[in-house]
Parts: sequence; C-alpha cells; structure tokens
Amino acid sequence: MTDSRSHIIELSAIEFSWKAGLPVLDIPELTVSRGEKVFVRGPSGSGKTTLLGLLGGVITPQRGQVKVLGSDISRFSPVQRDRFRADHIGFIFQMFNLIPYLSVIENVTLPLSFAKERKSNLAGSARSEQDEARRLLKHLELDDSLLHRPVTELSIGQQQRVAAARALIGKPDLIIADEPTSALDTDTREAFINLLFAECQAAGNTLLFVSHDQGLETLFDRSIALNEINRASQCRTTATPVSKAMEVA
Ligand SMILES: Nc1ncnc2c1ncn2[C@@H]1O[C@H](COP(=O)(O)OP(=O)(O)OP(=O)(O)O)[C@@H](O)[C@H]1O
Repeated sequence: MTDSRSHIIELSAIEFSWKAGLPVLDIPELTVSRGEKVFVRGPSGSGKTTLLGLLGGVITPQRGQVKVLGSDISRFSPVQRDRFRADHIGFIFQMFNLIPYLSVIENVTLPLSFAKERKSNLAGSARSEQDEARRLLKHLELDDSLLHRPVTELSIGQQQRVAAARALIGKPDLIIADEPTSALDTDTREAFINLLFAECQAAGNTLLFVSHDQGLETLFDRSIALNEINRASQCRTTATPVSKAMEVA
C-alpha cells in the first residue's frame, strides 16, 4: 500500500503537444513509488522520450501537474527546473551524451560540479569524488585501465557503463534511462540491467527505464504500456479525424 508521500512521481491530467492541436501525451494519471524499478514501453513515436522530457523538466505541459518529489516542477522557472534536474535526477541517454574531450573519470564526476545536493550526498559518505567514480565504474565492470582514456576510444558497451556511472554518482533520487541498451545484444543488456538494479537498490534510487524491447520488462518491478495510459495515442490509433472532431466539439 502506498500513499502520496511515498510517490516520487505523480502526473495528473497532463496534456502535451509539440504542435498545437496535436497532443502527443494526454495522461490522466501516473504514479511511481520511491524505490520502484519501472519499465515504460511503447512503440516508436508513442511519446516515451517526450514523457521523460516532462519528468526531467526539460519541457513543460500545456495542462496538468508534473510532481516530482512532491514539487510541481512545471511551475518552476527554467533556472529552478535546471537546478532541480541536476540535483535529483540522473539521466542515461540513448546516445549516452558523453563529453568527448573529457576522460572517463571526468565524465562521471561532471554532474557534481553543478549539482549541490549530489555533491553533498557524496560528502556525507566520506569518499572522494574520484574514489566514488572509480567504485561505480568498477561495480559496472569497466576495466580500471580505461579510467583516464578519452571516452571516444571506448566501445558502445563501455560508454554505456560510463553514462550509467555518471547518472548514479551522488545518489540522485530518480534515475531515468532512455533506451540505454538498444545498441547491445540480449545477454549484455540483461547483465547491464542487473548491475544497474544492484546499484539502484543499494542507493535507494527509483529507476524509470524506457524501451521498446519487451524482452526486458519481466526484470522490472512493474511495466507500464504508454499506449494504455496515454489517451492521445488511443485517439491516434482508434479515432478517425471526423470522430475526433465530434469528440471535441
Ligand atoms: N522536438 C520535437 N519537435 C516536434 N515534434 C517532436 C519533437 N520530439 C518528438 N516529437 C514528436 O513527438 C512524437 C513522440 O516522439 P517521442 O520521441 O517522444 O517518441 P518515442 O516513443 O520516444 O519514440 P522512439 O521509440 O522512436 O524514440 C513523435 O510524433 C515525434 O515526431
């Protein structure tokens, strides 16, 4: 049984359109509890990345509330949203978005230079930034010999581990992963996800993992089919333009 205090994410009556009149997301309700490992699936173009953008405060909805850790981040100023995202959310992007001119270890410690809370979480652990980066990379099975190499010299699987360590450092409350395993084979994917789970479990992170690879969903505590909670995609697939026009008239 959960109550609203245990929800790390609470979306209510969300509507988001990239283009006026063409909603991509229309979600009456979505909640995620602290510590949950949630898989979000949906076909290409169904709005998964758009949903993550709302949760990270990169975009704001035209309607509704996006509560993360109890705050409606859609009401924050852009600067407040940037700060909130840096402090509380670790992202693992599909293309990893590593900084090419920084070494492995510099990429991992980078978020700490602009996320005060994550920096102070780490200060509480009495471990230096470099030591924590090394610990995470070791746990994610990245070879020690790579730590000072430019990230451009790493394989895709190795870059993925660096991206995960960067998201995890400083124990942000929420880890958001956008198709981080799409370039890997099935065995490597599962092994990576299990390492990610172990780290999230130890740190108490909540994990929201987006993918269209249904083979992964049984590994998670819960799976959400975006099409089932998103009325905009139900309209796109079931309503003709005429019936849609009647519905809104
Ligand atoms: N920056 C943008 N500007 C305009 N339209 C966009 C933008 N980003 C996404 N869209 C549109 O929003 C819809 C949902 O896109 P989104 O990237 O959220 O889907 P997705 O489920 O993540 O897809 P994929 O699995 O292919 O990554 C698509 O129709 C897409 O064309």
